[in-house]
Order: sequence, then C-alpha cells, then structure tokens
Amino acid sequence: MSVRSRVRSNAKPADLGGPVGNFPEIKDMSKIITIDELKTNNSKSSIWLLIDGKVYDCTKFIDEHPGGDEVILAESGKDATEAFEDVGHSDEARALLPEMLIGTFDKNSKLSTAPTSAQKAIEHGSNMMYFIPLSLMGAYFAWRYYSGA
Ligand code: HEM
Repeated sequence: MSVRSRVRSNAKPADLGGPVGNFPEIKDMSKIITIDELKTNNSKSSIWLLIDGKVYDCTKFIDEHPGGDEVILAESGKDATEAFEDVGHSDEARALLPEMLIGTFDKNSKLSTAPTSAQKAIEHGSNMMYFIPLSLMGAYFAWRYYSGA
C-alpha cells in the first residue's frame, strides 16, 4: 500500500502499526539531527528534507510525489521549508509528513565541513593581498641591487 493511499484510507496512527505508521524501522522521532547529518542525506539513496524545523526522510516517497522527483531531489539535504510552502501544499500533502518524520533539526548546529568555494576564494584573495606587494618590493630591491643603484 502506498504512503498516500494509507493516509487516504483514514487509518489512525494506532491502526498503522505503531507511532510512525508502517515504518517500524523509524523508532526514535526525538532524534536531534545536525546540519552535517542533514547535508549528507542528499542523494537518491537517502533523501532528507528539513521543513519547518523537522527532518523528513522522503527516500521512499519520492517516486510517489505528485510534483515529481526532481523538485524533491533538488531540495534534499537542505532546508526545504520555503520550497514546500511556496507550492501551497494541501492538507492532504501535510498529512503525509508525520510518517516521514525522523527527527528535529538542531538549530545550533553549525557547518563544520570544509569551507565552501566562495570561502576558499576569499581566503585565496586575502593571501594574494600580502603576496603581491611583497613580491613587488622584492623585485624593486633586487633591481636596485643588480643595477648598482
Ligand atoms: C515530504 C515533503 C512533501 C510532500 C509530502 C509533498 C506532497 C505533495 C502532494 C500530496 C502533492 C499533490 C498536491 C497537494 O496535495 O498539495 C504535491 C504536489 C507538488 N509538490 Fe510536493 N510534497 C513535498 C515536498 C515538496 C517539495 C520540497 C517541493 C519543492 C518545490 C514540492 C513541489 C511540489 C510541486 C511542484 C507539486 C505540484 C503542484 C501542482 O502541480 O499543482 N513538494 N506534493
């Protein structure tokens, strides 16, 4: 039975085989998920979305998504709140969310991964800021020395 038809059948959570419906593998919904964990679940094999402070595992749902798989994949591993809200998803769509809930986002978690290319470019730029004047000074003194000035 698909995720959508289970919700449509008006089954209550208790009828669905536990607190998280027919997903017995999802047990700990109070799990705190950091930005690093969220970011690494960003491919077709594991798709996590952050919506309104909660993290959802949409890996199984992606093939059933009426809006297609690409839009969800594009948001995977990210904060998809704005994208989700912009579409104006129906109450039925929102009712699907609890089944995919896997945890709460850790708002205090910071990016601990390698610097982005923009950060690297800035760092590279500031290194050049010292390198260029020093090289020019070196060249000037070398010129003075060799020209006997
Ligand atoms: C777990 C998260 C999501 C669920 C459960 C979900 C569910 C649904 C459902 C049930 C529909 C059918 C229309 C409705 O009932 O509102 C739908 C449509 C759609 N969804 Fe999602 N969706 C999710 C995430 C997203 C995200 C992140 C995007 C990114 C932009 C997105 C974009 C769309 C689009 C473009 C449509 C088609 C709207 C239309 O053609 O009228 N969805 N979604």
